[in-house]
Amino acid sequence: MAPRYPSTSSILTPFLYPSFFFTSTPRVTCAVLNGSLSKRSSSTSTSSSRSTVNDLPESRLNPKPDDYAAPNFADKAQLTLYAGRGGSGCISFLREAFLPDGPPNGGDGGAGGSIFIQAAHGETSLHKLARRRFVRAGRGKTGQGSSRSGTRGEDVVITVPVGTIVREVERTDPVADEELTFRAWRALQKQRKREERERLEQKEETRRLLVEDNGWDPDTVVEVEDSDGSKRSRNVAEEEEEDLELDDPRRDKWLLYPGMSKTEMRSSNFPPLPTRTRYLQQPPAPVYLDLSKPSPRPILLAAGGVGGLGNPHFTSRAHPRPIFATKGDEAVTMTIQLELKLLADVGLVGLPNAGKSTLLRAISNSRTRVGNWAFTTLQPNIGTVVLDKYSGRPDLRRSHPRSSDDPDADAQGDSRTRFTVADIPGLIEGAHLDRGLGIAFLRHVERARVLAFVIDLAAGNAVKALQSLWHEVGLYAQMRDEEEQDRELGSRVDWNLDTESDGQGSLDATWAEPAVEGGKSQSGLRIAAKPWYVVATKADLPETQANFLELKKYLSAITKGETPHPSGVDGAWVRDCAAIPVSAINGQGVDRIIHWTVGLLDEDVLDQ
Ligand SMILES: Nc1nc2c(ncn2[C@@H]2O[C@H](COP(=O)(O)OP(=O)(O)OP(=O)(O)O)[C@@H](O)[C@H]2O)c(=O)[nH]1
Ligand SMILES: [Mg+2]
Repeated sequence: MAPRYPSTSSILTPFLYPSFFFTSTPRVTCAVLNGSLSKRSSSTSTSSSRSTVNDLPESRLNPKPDDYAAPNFADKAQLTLYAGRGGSGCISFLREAFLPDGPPNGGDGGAGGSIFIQAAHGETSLHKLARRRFVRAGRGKTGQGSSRSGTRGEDVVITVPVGTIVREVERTDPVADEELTFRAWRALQKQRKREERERLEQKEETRRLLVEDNGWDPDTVVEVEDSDGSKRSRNVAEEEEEDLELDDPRRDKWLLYPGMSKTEMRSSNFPPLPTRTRYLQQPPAPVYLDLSKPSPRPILLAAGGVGGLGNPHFTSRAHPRPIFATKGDEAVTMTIQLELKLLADVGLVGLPNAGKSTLLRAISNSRTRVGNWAFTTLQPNIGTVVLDKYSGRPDLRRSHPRSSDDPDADAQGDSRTRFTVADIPGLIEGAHLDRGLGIAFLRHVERARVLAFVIDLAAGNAVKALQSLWHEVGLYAQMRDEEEQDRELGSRVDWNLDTESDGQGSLDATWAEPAVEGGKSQSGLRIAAKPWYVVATKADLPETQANFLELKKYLSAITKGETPHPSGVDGAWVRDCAAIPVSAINGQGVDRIIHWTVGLLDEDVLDQ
């Protein structure tokens, strides 16, 4: 009988369970970017005594496949926020010895808790929020007798990493909906009253004419034929008595004394409902926040409901002993999407297996995973390059102090002591169309101040690899620009809900003229305008020199303006396109990367 399940080796992928695979050394062949890069299979098979995936001795830069630290990371999360509803007011009367029917003393309900968001340094990932999915603020407590108000619901502050974008997806605001229903009802009431008045005037006129002309009073019983053909008597004047009263939609905002029947409730005569305003103004929809700096104070997302009023508020001559209070307001429910764009100084962009993670290990203390297969890195890693031992670099900060928001800025505005590097999963052709792991992580490149293209010199033509990478990054940038434009267009819609003036709701959406962008060549500048350089890695491998020289020639032609920028975007950064040969696995040449990066970052500071 055929086995019910496929064998283990076909189920388990090497990057999940490397220890299963590296004893027999299977090699993954992955054609990427026009086939320019195929997995370099090591011809010498790894012996069982060897723990690394190549012939080189094990070291920090050539670690065992399972020697890595995998911090939890999520760069996307969707949350549903439930602000707290307000507590209801209380119906109560003072009762004391010899005072059985004291004055009303019901307390007000407490306001519901609100939900805020704040970007703070120290947070690096959204994984905790991604797991949480729901955020609920506390409900306001109900008021109590002896004029004791209910306590406020607890507020919630969502803390997110700096670089998070917040987008509102959906919102339910019962108070706003109620207000709309009430306005519509009032408009309908007004319209009916106007029609009724006109009808009565017309009728009066007809009656006057009839009495004058024929002496016939229409206030007599007449035979009328119903729609089913049956005849019945009907007083003409009876039409006037038709009940025009429609049920006030806000009637159920009232809370009645326990024990009151529904009929009593229907017949009760309530005073006009007082207008309540939220203590915190609910931000208009749709919320869009780009928290690229730490927020000095929490930003409101969903406001809690207002608490109800206790019965003393309704004491009047008509209601000396009010047996009603108001319910607390329902609160906003909102679904938001969080997207984290890491704010690293340098973004490493490269094909899978190019050596990005090894480079990050070589220049920082990172323990990111390294392996000789594509997509070893499945999540972005941030490494910090400490420049403590760095000397002889011009101190640009003193003359150009950076903003106090900059986390890197030292207290006294001293020179830079560190910078951060983001290692993202490898890009393949069509990454911008969500092939491979690309698009999910290309957004981290978007915010890096400098881009370092990591190119494996031993994996075919380096110029072609660089062009393909720029092509993907360029297409992604273009796509993001289009998205941005669409979003901007959407936010310009002005829903003119003016029902107050004429009693008619007009739902006219007006769009402002779309901003005319500077054509295709301008789009994509958000990435192409960044300073960049190429890290030509694996230079220790044989026959890589020719490839490097060709790459160098190509880059100097770009700098001189003889060849267009590989992204094809006009105005792209071409000031000094450099290629730095390194052997990350041996830690050779990596110092130059640090020097070059710091130079570009400082130049960037001067430019700003
Ligand atoms: N000979 C040599 N091998 C290197 C060098 N840098 C990296 N490697 C090897 O190349 C392979 C891939 O390295 P990684 O750092 O995991 O590559 P990556 O670009 O992070 O790969 P993904 O995360 O899959 O995109 C590993 O086997 C490394 O040991 C180098 O400078 N010289
Ligand atoms: Mg990697």
